[in-house]
Amino acid sequence: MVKICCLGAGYVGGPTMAVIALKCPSIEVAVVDISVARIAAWNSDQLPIYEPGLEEVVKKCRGKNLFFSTDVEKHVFEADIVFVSVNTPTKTRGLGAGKAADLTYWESAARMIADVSKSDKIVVEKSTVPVKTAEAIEKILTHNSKGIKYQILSNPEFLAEGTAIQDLFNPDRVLIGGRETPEGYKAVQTLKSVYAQWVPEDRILTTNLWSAELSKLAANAFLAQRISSVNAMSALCEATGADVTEVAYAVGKDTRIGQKFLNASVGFGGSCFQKDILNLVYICECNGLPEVAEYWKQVIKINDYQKSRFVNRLVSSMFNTVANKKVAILGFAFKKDTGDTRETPAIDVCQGLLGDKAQLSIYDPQVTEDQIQRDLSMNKFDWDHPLHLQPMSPTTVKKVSVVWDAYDATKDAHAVCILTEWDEFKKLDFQRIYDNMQKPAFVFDGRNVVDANKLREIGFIVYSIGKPLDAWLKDMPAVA
Ligand SMILES: NC(=O)C1=CN([C@@H]2O[C@H](COP(=O)(O)OP(=O)(O)OC[C@H]3O[C@@H](n4cnc5c(N)ncnc54)[C@H](O)[C@@H]3O)[C@@H](O)[C@H]2O)C=CC1
Ligand SMILES: O=C(O)[C@H]1O[C@H](OP(=O)(O)OP(=O)(O)OC[C@H]2O[C@@H](n3ccc(=O)[nH]c3=O)[C@H](O)[C@@H]2O)[C@H](O)[C@@H](O)[C@@H]1O
Repeated sequence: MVKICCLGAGYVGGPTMAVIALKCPSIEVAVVDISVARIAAWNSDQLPIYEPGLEEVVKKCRGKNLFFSTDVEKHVFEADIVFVSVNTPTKTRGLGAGKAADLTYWESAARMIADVSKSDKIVVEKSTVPVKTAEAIEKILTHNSKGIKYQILSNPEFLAEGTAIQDLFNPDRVLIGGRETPEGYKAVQTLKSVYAQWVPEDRILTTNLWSAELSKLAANAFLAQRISSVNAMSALCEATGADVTEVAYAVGKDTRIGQKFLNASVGFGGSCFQKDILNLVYICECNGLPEVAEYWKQVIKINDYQKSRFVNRLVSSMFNTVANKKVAILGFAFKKDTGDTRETPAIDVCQGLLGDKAQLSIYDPQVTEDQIQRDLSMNKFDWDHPLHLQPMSPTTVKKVSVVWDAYDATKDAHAVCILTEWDEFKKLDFQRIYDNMQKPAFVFDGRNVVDANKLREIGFIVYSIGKPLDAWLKDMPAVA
């Protein structure tokens, strides 16, 4: 029986390995992690991450050919294929701080693999890493090899949170990069045969190592660039009376451009877009390509602009101050159908409003109070380290309450901010909300999920990203 071990039981390692176990009953899959709490959760009824369809898959395989364990060394020792899906956060100190990927977790994983291995292994990069990381890993492994042969493959993951299971069941493509040597080709074929058990062969792409590593950074950069493009247009729409939804639809009807990923928003979030673009920028700078670096930097700058533009719009339309006003925040996760808050635009918006002394009441169906308090008190980039290595006792942010109901959050509020596009927000009884709010009552829709005209009929003053402005908002400056 082929044995797979995956280092890192996170948003990628957990779902990816669960699907491999489900689709390949003849393979034994062990997912291991240094976080005892995370592994305990994977072995319980309360999985550590919320992802539609995940629980069903885990329940079908757990204890049969899918195991979650903290016995990292035992499972690496036994494995034929070792996936590495550990954190690759942005460096916060030293050379490349604020841009370069921090490969501490990766390097320690590689050294541990070299220490415990007694048989040949295929080591698969599942984490998103800088181009040429495979070469560094190869060096660590071969310098400590004790005669054991390793083949390094790059197999970046393209799943999106909230749709991870569906993306894994039916991926647009699986990408495998390897060394262009007979041993390299053989390793690529071995991994290909795993995916081929459910993915059509024409969707399994094989390339050299550096193309695979760079394609992952490039794909995320292109996706984020689309959002920054439409968000940049949203500012111009507000200034001119155009409607960004209509513009995006008309633009996307061109089959060369396509309709997907053109929703204007308060800004993109998530653990990867910003981190991976910063990493790409750093690689460009290191390779003497400052113009290319500058080009990609703009994607992040527009994203930051969009978030501060939103806060400014809110504050300026509420008589230029939100001091001691209650603002209800509906949605804190970085997108719907996940409880993940890493790099969520809600953090920047909340911090902006707190900076203006607002009183926040936050509701998200999947995010706990503890998580929100941590997020609002953590330093930039600290969130992307393993849970048990993050600051343990965050100072509770005063002026923030976290509630378990949208109606509770909005009661007596001056304004409602929608920051995540949860489906349930579309079905709220806005008449009831309006009746219980201070007047004038404002709605700032950062995801364009509510029917603005209906809300206006109720009496709300409504701001929707990139849509023609209410007379109330027209004269208010919204510059960043
Ligand atoms: N979250 C996402 O949707 C996607 C993430 N990625 C990439 O995948 C990688 C992992 O991301 P996530 O799963 O989101 O992170 P995560 O933080 O959810 O999971 C990483 C896990 O690795 C564990 N870990 C760290 N060092 C370890 C070691 N030496 N041995 C064993 N376990 C160790 C941590 O405790 C943590 O549980 C990152 O490089 C990320 O850029 C790629 C595609 C999608
Ligand atoms: O490398 C990764 O981590 C992953 O990053 C993204 O996946 P994810 O961040 O989970 O979610 P997305 O659906 O891409 O959304 C990212 C952010 O962009 C925002 N977004 C998305 C689409 C859109 O049209 N407008 C928009 O503002 C979302 O609300 C969210 O905040 C990519 O879509 C995945 O392919 C990739 O594997």
